[in-house]
Amino acid sequence: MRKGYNIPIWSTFIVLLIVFDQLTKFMIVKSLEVGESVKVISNVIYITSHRNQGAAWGILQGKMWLFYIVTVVVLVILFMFFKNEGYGQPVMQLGLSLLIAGSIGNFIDRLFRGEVVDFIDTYIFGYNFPIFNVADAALTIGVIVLIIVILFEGKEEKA
Ligand SMILES: CCC[C@@H]1OC(=O)[C@@H](C)C[C@H](C)CCCCC(=O)CCC[C@@H](CC)/C=C/C=C(\COC)CC[C@@H](O)[C@@H](O)C[C@H](O)CNC1=O
Repeated sequence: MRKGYNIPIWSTFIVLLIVFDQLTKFMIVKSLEVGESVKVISNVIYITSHRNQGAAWGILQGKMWLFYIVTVVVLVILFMFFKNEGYGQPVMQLGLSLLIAGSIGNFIDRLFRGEVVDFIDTYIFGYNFPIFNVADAALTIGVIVLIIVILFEGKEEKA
């Protein structure tokens, strides 16, 4: 298990994560009007049907071609990184797989809907964090995992 790329494991993980992301978005589109909100935990988490034609925090609204290009470039970089740096590094493979799945999840929305479906509406310490989706969560967790791997690797080299 330690050695190699575990391609079957990570391919399955990525496909399942994308399916889960698309399934949740499909359910939101089918069951809630845009703007409609359902309380999960009062003042903490709501399911609010939202659409975003931009990137995080709604930046660059409508710039779909830019997002297509950036996403393809990001995916090429991620696959190259997986091949060149991922060998025998399961935690790095996890981080990269999360980023790949998240990127593809939002890419599918942008391609077929012209916008991204968001629904996870949270209040963190009273601040209404931008409404996001499963793909965004995967991207954010993937970034955190890679930062930890890079920091940890840096420590190992110094030791
Ligand atoms: C998560 C990256 C955003 C995601 O990038 C993607 O698709 C990638 C694959 C392609 C983009 C075209 C390019 C990324 C630009 C980088 C960026 O934007 C900096 C982000 C930092 C990040 C820390 C890692 C913050 C996090 C924020 C949010 C996520 O909270 C969990 C709020 C999400 C809500 O604004 C929601 O409306 C967003 C909507 O779903 C569309 N999503 C995207 O554009």
